[in-house]
Amino acid sequence: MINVAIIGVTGYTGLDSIEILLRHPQAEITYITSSTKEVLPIESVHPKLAGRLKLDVEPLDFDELASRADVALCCLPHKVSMSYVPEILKRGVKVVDFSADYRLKDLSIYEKYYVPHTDPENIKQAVYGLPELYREQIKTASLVANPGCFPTSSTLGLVPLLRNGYVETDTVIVNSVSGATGAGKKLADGVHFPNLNENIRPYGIATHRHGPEMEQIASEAAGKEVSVLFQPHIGSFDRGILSSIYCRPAKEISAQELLELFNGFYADEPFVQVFDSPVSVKDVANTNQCHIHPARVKGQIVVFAAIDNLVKGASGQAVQNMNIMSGFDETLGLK
Ligand SMILES: NC(=O)C1=CN([C@@H]2O[C@H](COP(=O)(O)OP(=O)(O)OC[C@H]3O[C@@H](n4cnc5c(N)ncnc54)[C@H](OP(=O)(O)O)[C@@H]3O)[C@@H](O)[C@H]2O)C=CC1
Ligand SMILES: CC(=O)N[C@@H](CCC(=O)OP(=O)(O)O)C(=O)O
Repeated sequence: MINVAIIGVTGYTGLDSIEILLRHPQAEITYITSSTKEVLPIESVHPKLAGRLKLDVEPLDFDELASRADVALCCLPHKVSMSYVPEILKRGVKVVDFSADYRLKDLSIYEKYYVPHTDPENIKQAVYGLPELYREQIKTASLVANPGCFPTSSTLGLVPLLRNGYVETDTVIVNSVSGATGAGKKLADGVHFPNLNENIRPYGIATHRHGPEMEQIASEAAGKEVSVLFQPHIGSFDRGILSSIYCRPAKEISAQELLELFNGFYADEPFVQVFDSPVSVKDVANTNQCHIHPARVKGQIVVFAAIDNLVKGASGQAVQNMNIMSGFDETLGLK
């Protein structure tokens, strides 16, 4: 049995983390906090939890956290997390961090897309939390950097191809659509109901910070530099990401062989399913699954990957990582 703290519990990923942990047979939520300066009953923040979780949201006290928790799920925004994580690690508590603060190994890339980093030392020990690729390293990690939601879907769709040299690495195109919860609970311009309802629009054109994150993982998988052209869109639905990935083949592979490649690669993975038919966000909503459909189209390779941005893209993947770090069956709480 482990005790778990959730920091940033008043947001979307905080709520989904609670939902998952309430079903977890080996984990108990013992400490929940946000930027609050006063004690808040959890049902005043998330009415959905009334009668289901007997715990108040408390002002953060690092010593109190360390006295009550073995692992912290840190659901804080980018740029904020790096001032909390070192304080938690220092007190011997393991961390799964949801932000981008420990994902990028190249500090200059982090600082180009975010801000100057205040905790570069801990980047060195952080393990990128995509279990399908880094399971062995996650087992012994004290700090896991949970991947971005767009990079989770696109990387799972690309890696079987990159590992086996099937695609040209000079330009891989990732075209993704996300639901509105991807933007967090703060009201951003394009997420205002009349702007988004029955609408879809591209954003972050040529500037989105997930492009370099995808390039880091794709390049590690390929063993050489991979250039990713990433274009996100936001659409009129609550949760889910669909990524369509376009690649030029580097060697011949039939549609049947492509399917066999993906089926073989993910045969033992509990959270990746391969389909010979289109995948969709509704089929993965509220699950930790990634559904993938690889296809040959006009001589090119096109891979479609669907996840729930809040589950496999955030809280579910974090619990999967927490399970691996704790020596548990990694599916606990997630099936
Ligand atoms: N939403 C998604 O689909 C995904 C999100 N992520 C990442 O997960 C993290 C959380 O995202 P999400 O839940 O959507 O975000 P939300 O905006 O919904 O919630 C943010 C949380 O952080 C707390 N917080 C904000 N600023 C501070 C601060 N200065 N000090 C202490 N607490 C603070 C908020 O508390 P308060 O209510 O007190 O302000 C709230 O609990 C982010 O890093 C995000 O990038 C990753 C993958 C997918
Ligand atoms: C729809 C939407 O706005 N999505 C967010 C990405 C989700 C997220 O929280 O970013 P990380 O995965 O890096 O943590 C965005 O594009 O900024």
